[in-house]
Amino acid sequence: MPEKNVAAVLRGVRLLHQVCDAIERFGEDILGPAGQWLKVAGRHKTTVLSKAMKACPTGGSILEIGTYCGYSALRMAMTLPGARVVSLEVDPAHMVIARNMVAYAGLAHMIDIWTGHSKDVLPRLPRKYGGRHNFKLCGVFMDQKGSRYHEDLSVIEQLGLLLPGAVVVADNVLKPGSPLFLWRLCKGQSYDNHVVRVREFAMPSDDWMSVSVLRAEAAQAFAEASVDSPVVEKAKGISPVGNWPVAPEELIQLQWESDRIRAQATRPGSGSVSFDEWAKYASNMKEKMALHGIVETADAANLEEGAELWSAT
Ligand SMILES: C[S@@+](CC[C@H](N)C(=O)[O-])C[C@H]1O[C@@H](n2cnc3c(N)ncnc32)[C@H](O)[C@@H]1O
Repeated sequence: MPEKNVAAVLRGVRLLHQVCDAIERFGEDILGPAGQWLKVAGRHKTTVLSKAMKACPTGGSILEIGTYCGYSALRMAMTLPGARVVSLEVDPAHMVIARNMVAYAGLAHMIDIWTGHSKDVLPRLPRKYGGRHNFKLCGVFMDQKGSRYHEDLSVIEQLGLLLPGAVVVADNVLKPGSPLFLWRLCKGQSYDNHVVRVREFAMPSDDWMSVSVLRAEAAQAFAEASVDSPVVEKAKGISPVGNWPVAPEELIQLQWESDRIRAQATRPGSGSVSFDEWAKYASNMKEKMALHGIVETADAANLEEGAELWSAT
């Protein structure tokens, strides 16, 4: 490669890192001290996300639900440079910011950002890539509203998009939380699951990220039962492609509480949930989920020392 091209590539890589660093510093140095939270999967969460994405099987795309400003889409594209990142964002203002951020960072050729609600866009997505037989996913990052995770995952499963060994990562499953999604994963038979304790980005509170690896026999069952028009899971605990015990009433109540605090935190004016309240909320969620056998299985703090995600206990 001619020297001037090498220099251009290096400038591009530096710019990409600078964009991600600038977003993290804005969250930590500007918003954090003002008691506000930048809801990106930064620092320790990036470590978990990158480790998980490196375990994805080869040959598929990565699907993200919840683009926001494009930060995690950039991080995933940096981790798996050969994979296309397809990201969905319901808020058109966020979508415009993310597309500009991605273009500025020089990765518009690797990251597609679609706008719309996941329940509307997901079933139509395969058609944009040549049909569901041509659109296979090696990884999924769920970072929309936690109480939607189980329904969106069910749609992805019914479309038969997941490759065997596909890695499904979900953020914020402790705070605000996603109790029914965790119940579905932990009590079903389709995935090997890891619940990773992780420091929230730019906030003195714990959170959990879940990392689930699709078992080969489940991938085959999903592919054989796949349909073009998925149905919404009718009853909790019954899906067209799998089953698990009906969720206990207390977890349904917790899911309701997670929606309530999320709505409170995202109300215009913000700052309505203090960092202290978030920390208390997280520890209460942890206690209640433990009563139903949902507990952390790994600690992201150990990942910093080079441990494998699966053994970071
Ligand atoms: C936590 S932020 C995502 C942060 C981003 N993944 C990152 O780490 O840089 C959540 C985003 O999901 C979007 N969102 C929420 N529900 C959604 C849905 N059902 N479909 C698509 N986007 C959704 C919100 O508008 C918001 O921008």
